[in-house]
Order: sequence, then structure tokens, then C-alpha cells
Amino acid sequence: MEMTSHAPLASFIDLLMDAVFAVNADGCVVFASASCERIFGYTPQEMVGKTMFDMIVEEDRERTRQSARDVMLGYPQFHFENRYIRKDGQIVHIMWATRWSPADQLRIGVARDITGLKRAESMQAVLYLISEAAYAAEDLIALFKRIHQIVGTLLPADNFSVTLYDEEKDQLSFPYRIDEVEQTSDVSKPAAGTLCAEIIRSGQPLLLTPETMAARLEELQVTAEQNLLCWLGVPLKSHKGMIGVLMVKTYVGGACYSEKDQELLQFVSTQIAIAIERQQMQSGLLHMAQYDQLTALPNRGFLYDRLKVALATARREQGRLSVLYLDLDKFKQVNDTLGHDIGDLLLQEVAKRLKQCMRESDTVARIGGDEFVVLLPSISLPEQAELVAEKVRHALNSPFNINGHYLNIRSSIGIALYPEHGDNEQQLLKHADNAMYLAKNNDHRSRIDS
Ligand SMILES: Nc1nc2c(ncn2[C@@H]2O[C@H](COP(=O)(O)OP(=O)(O)OP(=O)(O)O)[C@@H](O)[C@H]2O)c(=O)[nH]1
Repeated sequence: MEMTSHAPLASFIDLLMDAVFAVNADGCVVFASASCERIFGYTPQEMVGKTMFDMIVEEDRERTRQSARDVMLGYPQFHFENRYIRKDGQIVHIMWATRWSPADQLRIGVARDITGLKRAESMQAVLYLISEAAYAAEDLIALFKRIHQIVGTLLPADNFSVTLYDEEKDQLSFPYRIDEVEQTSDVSKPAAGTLCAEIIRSGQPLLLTPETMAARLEELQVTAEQNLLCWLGVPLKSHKGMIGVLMVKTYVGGACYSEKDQELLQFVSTQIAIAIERQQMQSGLLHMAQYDQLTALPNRGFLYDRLKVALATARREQGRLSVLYLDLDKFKQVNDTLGHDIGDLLLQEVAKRLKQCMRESDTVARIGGDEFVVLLPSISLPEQAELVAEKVRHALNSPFNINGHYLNIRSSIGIALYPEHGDNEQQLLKHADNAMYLAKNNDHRSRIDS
């Protein structure tokens, strides 16, 4: 080879931390300094004769060819960046300073390994994206989807899951799980005896590679899918403690995870945990603002919101809707004779029975002490509202067994219809309330008071 003729100062050049290359017009290496082994994994002897373009990551090739053409036209390149596949398969980011030597008809380039810098940059960007997602996501699932996308820019993440841990109940749940092989619709299956449970127990990340898989699974007494290649899970820890596990895995034919991937995932896991916790808190606050604490039914404010939406739809489609106002009779006596706690339990049971006899699209709300409102957002005939009222009365008719106390409860129901009894929320609720009072003072039947 012509190595010596092109490298009179090779001994000095070999001391440089950057690698020096001489490449002919076709991209074939005619000289490489010693550092090329540290950066690219190939010794200078292995490098000489290779075509640089063959080692470049596919997506960077065309850009690099253009840059090489510019160099040969006499335009030196100072900060040209591209990526190479090292001998061990890892990707290395390079920054080049290159010029053309017309006398030698060679491109002379200095390659600096900027992989660490690039990683730091992309980590910074990823951390920013995660914290941005924490504010932008509408709910937890939207946040998980976004985190999935973001993690996918760091490492292979076709199979990705978030497992949440409820420390109080010592329970795991799977709110987000994307798996190209294992299809399961049950996202709340308890996960005891799984690899995720092991991470929660130990608080440590877990990396299973083809070399360690069998032994680790046996040691942990956990079974895994036959064609699993790699499994990587990291704990999600917040200031409160362990809140879950983030997991990625690959199947045979896919990529392998390394210790570096584990570090990467662990590094972003704190930010992810903070984002999840923030979203959980927000959802919790929203839930508190919209739902009644005792019965978990929508509260008055939330009922108004839903009624407003239903009215808008009914107006647009010239449809009907109905509101049922329900008040328990002599509920005060339950409190007074058996105590407030029994009264509370009775209200919870009433809420349960009301929900059971409604459709998914209906809303049952608790708007005050023993007052409930049912919103039927789409009925075609007024009689349908009476039928529902009858169903409700029937549902509440059989005695309630509250801690061994058999309670017979009667209720009064007033009905309002749109458009007959009002055009807005207030009018309709007022009408149903009045009709309820009339029912209470007369025959306790439901009334459509016109
Ligand atoms: N246990 C319990 N009682 C409540 C709660 N909120 C309100 N109450 C009580 O529910 C009762 C409701 O009052 P009323 O509707 O006048 O009582 P009532 O005996 O059903 O009266 P009528 O409807 O006229 O038959 C009051 O005694 C309140 O103190 C609650 O969250 N839990």
C-alpha cells in the first residue's frame, strides 16, 4: 500500500485523539491514523482499502457525497457532521474538517468523535420534550403515547409499556401497553410475579439480553414469551417513591439493548415520572371538581356542563331530551335514627342502583344531600321519560340492606322535557324540581307537570 508515501508524519499524527484520513476521489481510504481504531473500531490496516461511504449510516450518505463533491471543487468543509456504523455495529457521530489536495488528488480529513456531545444534546432535547408533554397532554393516555414517541427517538421502542404502581394498595396496573406480538385487551391485569413486579420490589433497572435471559428468568422464577430477545425495564421514581415501571422489549430479529440503553432510559425516567405524577394530580383535581366524593357521581357543576352540551345537540338536531329530578323521602329520619354513616352508605347504594338502571349515554348526578338528577340526552317521545322514572322507582323499591338494617326508601320524581318545559338548563331543572315537589306532596308518582 501507499501508506508511507502519504504519511510522512504518521508517528505524530498517530498521537492525535482525532483520526486523520486520506481518501481518494472515489471515497476509498488510502491512509488512516491510529485513532481510527478507537473511533471506528477498525485498525488503520483494516481501514485502508475500504470505501468510506459503505460505513456511513444510509440516511447520511447522499449528504456526505454532496459534501465530498464540494471539497473536491475546492471548498473546504469545517464542521460537516455525519454518522458511521462502527465495526461493533454501534453508531458513531463524526465531525469532519476536510480539504482537497490537488497534488495528491486526495481528500484529507480530520474526524472528531462527537457521539458523547450528540447524546448530551439529544438527551437535553428529550428532557425538554417530556416536560413539554407533561403540560400539553390532555390525559394520562395521551401523555403515555407522547412519551412512547419520544423514547422511540432514543432507542428501539416498538414494544413499550408503562406499568403504574399504587403503593397504598400494593397493586400494579397496565394503563399503556403496545406489543407487536402479545395482544391483550386487559390493561388492568395484576402483574404479581412479573419482571415489572421485580423492578418495583428491587427499585433497580433490569436488562435481559440473549446472554443473560435464561438464567435471570430462572432466578426470578418468571416466564417470558418464547421469541423474546431483549427486555429492559427501569423504575419510575418520584419524590413520593416508586410510581411504576417503564419497559421496552424486542423479539427475535429485532435490535439488542445494551447497558448504554439502560443508562439512557434510566436517565429520562425521572423526568417521565414527574410528568406522570403531574398529569395524575391534574386528573385528580379535575375529578374532584367534577364528581361527588361520596357517591362518585357527577356533581351539580358537571351536570350543568353535560346538560348544556346535550341541549346544544338537541337544538341543532331538533331532538328531545329529558331531566328527572329525584329526591328521597324522609331521608333525614335515616340520619336521625341510624346515624350519618348509615345515611352515607344508603346514598352510595342509591347511586349504585340509579346507575345500574341507566344507559351509558345517560348521566346520573348527585346535586345535593339526597337529591339526584338524571339526564336523558336523547329521547324521542315524552312517555319514554316516564318509563325511565318508573324504572328508577322500581330499582329503589326493594329494601336496602345497610349493615343489617333493612331500609325501605321512597322517592319523588319530577320530569322536565325539552323543548316543552324550557329552553335552557335553569328552566328545565327548575321545572323538574317543581314537578318533584308536586309529586312529593301528592301521590309520590312521577309527574310531568305542564
Ligand atoms: N348521611 C348524609 N346525609 C346528608 C348528606 N347531605 C345531606 N344530608 C342530609 O340529608 C337530609 C336532606 O334533607 P331533606 O331532603 O329535607 O330530608 P328528607 O327527610 O328527605 O325530607 P323530604 O324530602 O321532605 O322527605 C338532611 O338531613 C341533610 O343533613 C350526606 O352527604 N350524608
